[in-house]
Order: sequence, then C-alpha cells, then structure tokens
Amino acid sequence: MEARELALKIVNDIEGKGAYANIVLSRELSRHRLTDQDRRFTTELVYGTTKAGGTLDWLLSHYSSRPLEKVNPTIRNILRIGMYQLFFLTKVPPSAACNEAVNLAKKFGHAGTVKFVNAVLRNAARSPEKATYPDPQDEPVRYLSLKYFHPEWLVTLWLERWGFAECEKLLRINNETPPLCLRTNTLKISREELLRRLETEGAKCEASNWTPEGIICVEHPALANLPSLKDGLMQVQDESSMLVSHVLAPQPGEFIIDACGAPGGKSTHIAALMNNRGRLLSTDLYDHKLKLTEENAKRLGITMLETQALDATTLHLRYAGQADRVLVDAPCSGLGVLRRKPDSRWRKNQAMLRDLPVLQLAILESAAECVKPDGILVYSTCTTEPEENEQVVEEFLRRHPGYSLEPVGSYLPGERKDRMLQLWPHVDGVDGFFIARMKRNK
Ligand SMILES: C[S@@+](CC[C@H](N)C(=O)[O-])C[C@H]1O[C@@H](n2cnc3c(N)ncnc32)[C@H](O)[C@@H]1O
Repeated sequence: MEARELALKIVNDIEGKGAYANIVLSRELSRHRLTDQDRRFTTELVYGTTKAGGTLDWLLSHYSSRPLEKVNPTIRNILRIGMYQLFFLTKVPPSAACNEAVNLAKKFGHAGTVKFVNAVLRNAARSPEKATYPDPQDEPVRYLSLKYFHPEWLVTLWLERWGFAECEKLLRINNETPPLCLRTNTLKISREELLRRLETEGAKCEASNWTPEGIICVEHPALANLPSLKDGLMQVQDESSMLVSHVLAPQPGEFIIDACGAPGGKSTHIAALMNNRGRLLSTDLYDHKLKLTEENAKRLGITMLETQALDATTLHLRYAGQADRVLVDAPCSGLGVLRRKPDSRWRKNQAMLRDLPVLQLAILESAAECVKPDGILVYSTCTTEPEENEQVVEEFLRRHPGYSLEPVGSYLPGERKDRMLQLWPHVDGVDGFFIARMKRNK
C-alpha cells in the first residue's frame, strides 16, 4: 500500500474508532512493508494531520463550498491530509499533494467527490493567501491556537499563566519531533559499549548530559530492527523520566515501592540502580499494564521485580511503615509530553486539572504511610501544571509535618539549586517533568 493511502486508513481509524495515533501507526507499519522513506512519510502525514486538527478544517473552510461536517468522513480526511501537505510540508510539490488526493478520492469516492477534492485543493494551492491567521494582538488565543495546533482552553490557560512569549515558545516546541531517548541497561552493558553497538546497527547516537546512562538517538532505523532493544541492552525512556529514579537514589538491598509503576520505565531503572539486589515492588491499578512491566523486566534481565495490581490510594493498608523508599509517579494530565503524542492534546480537558490533584494527593498520602522513618518519598509527574505539582506537594507537606522537602538540585548535573524540579521542553530540551523529594523524619 502507498504511504498516503496507509496514512488515510490510519487517520480514519483514529477519527472513527477513537484509536491512539501511536498504537495504530506502529500496528499498521508493522503489517505493511514500506521503505524507510515511506515509513517516515506515513508517520509524518498521520502525526501531522492529527496534530493539526482544527487548523486544517479552518484552512479548508476558506476553500470549500460545502460545510465540512456534511462531507463523507473519508473524503474529509483525504482533504485534511492534502491540506497538511500543501500548507505544512514544503518538501512535497503542491501538484503531487493534489494529484494523489484526487487518486484517493477516485478510489474511495465517486465522480462528484473527485471533482470536489480536486477543486478545493487546487484552489488552496493557487491562493494560499486566502487563509490568513487572525491578528495576534486582537485575537491572541485564536491566533496561537490555529497557528500552533492547540485547543483554545489550553492556550487561554497558558497565556494567562506564562504570558505570550513563553506560551508561544512552549506551543512551538510541542509541534517539534523530539529525539528518541534511550536508557542503557547498565545491568548488561556500559553506555560507551552500547553507543558503539548502536552505530553498527545503523543508529546515530550521542551520550546525554543529564544522566550517566542516557542516550540521544539523532537518526535510527525502525526500533523493531534494533537488535540492542530486543537483546535487553536498553529501554526507551526520556532523559527527564530517568532523572526521577536518580532523585529516588535507591540502594542495593533496600525495599522500594514504585506505586504507579506500569509500564515499568522507572521500575526497571530502579532495579538497575540497585544492581538487581533487594526488594522492588511495582504496583499499578491495571493488570494488563503490569504485564508490560513484567515483559520489560524480563527483556532487561531483571529478576528482583515483583508486580501487584492495586489501587495506590490503599497502599498503606498492606505496606504501612515497611519501605525504605517509595516512588509516586502519579497519573497526571501529561501536558509536559504533548510533543511525544501528537494526538493527545485533543484528548485533554480542563477538568483534569481539577480532578487529578485529588487523586494525586490521595495516592501520595497513602504512599507516605508506607515509608519507614528516615525513608524517602519521591513525587513526580509528566506535566507542567502547578495544580498537579507544587500545589499537591505543598498541601501534602502542610498535612504531614513529619515530612520535609529535600532539594532535588544535588541529584542533577551542574549547579542547579532547585528545591522542587520543574523541567520544560522549550527551556531544558527534555520532556516536561516535575520531581519532588521528601524525607520522613518521624
Ligand atoms: C505516569 S504513569 C506511570 C509510568 C511509570 N512510572 C513508568 O515510568 O513507566 C501513571 C500510572 O498510574 C496508574 N494509575 C492510575 N491510577 C492509579 C491508582 N489509583 N493506583 C495505582 N495506579 C494508578 C496508571 O495506570 C499509569 O500506569
């Protein structure tokens, strides 16, 4: 199947069945034998079209005589994919974008729809200036939302919080493709050796400055074609996510609980830092997700890890006062990692920022009861929102005077002095993560 037709099938599935872009994409790419170039093009079309969302419909409304909601969904997606190429993929000649869309319309529509697709796209290719963005001064929210493909509620919030310039930088970086980050499985190999191996496997990589085991992959073949992954020499994990286990600083022989552990990115890192010695319990609400933790642990050669399905708000009922350290990598809005999942911004809503902190605090309070005196509690999220981060920790500390904050800065490279750590994609170049470390004094 040709790249554009496969992209259309995937975009139809995402829209029609509510499927997740990354999951359908990797399933379909493994079913179809595409060249590396076509694989990249399909990915670009799928991620671009889903990410651009409402902007493509807004652009189309300048050229279509028919309201888009009245257009057959497949034809509408042919138009969206065509518009994405015309307006955002400068390397695709406009004639190719139009011709290929018309070919798809021939296959999935009838004579009338072929004419319609042809007219809309050729009109757009001829007069792109017909669609001008709103004025940023007069309508900053609409301008930023349309220009950078983010929902208006989120732009409104970030604009209020961070101001125009910062908000724009953050929105812009969320549309960039982040590099693939890998964590060396130090139980099996050193980073230097793995870097050499990856080179022989056709990947261009460099050492990360954030952690001693992190690797940034600038160019690489399909992940499934990297033997180092299959052989358990590494784990896909962002650099900021790796920092969390360093801040926890688990020691060999200790009892560690990872309260929201699946799919095991941090649990398996903790096991490596403990040299696979001691007791490590990785819990999660969902059994099926714990299976992924177990698969990861097996692939990485970790034998110390136990899993258990439970609601972390009840962790204290079984493990009160037993653990040396507990990690709460809480369920969160994920607003710090929008660049990793291009369709995810359209699945979020503002109610998350009201509801999630209640759950986050409940999990943190239960986890806190499981920590021994002098033990350590780490709270982390992959979001940038104060309600889910500082405010949860501050409320927790207010309710639990037996805990005190330990500055995170000393677990980071360089001279950072952060009390609690908030990492930003547009400032730090890594995923947006929050980390706080607390000590139980009594
Ligand atoms: C941020 S993810 C964890 C990622 C994981 N720590 C890693 O590094 O791979 C949050 C996890 O919390 C789990 N979760 C959500 N609500 C929960 C609850 N009440 N109790 C336990 N786990 C929960 C989700 O299933 C999800 O796997």
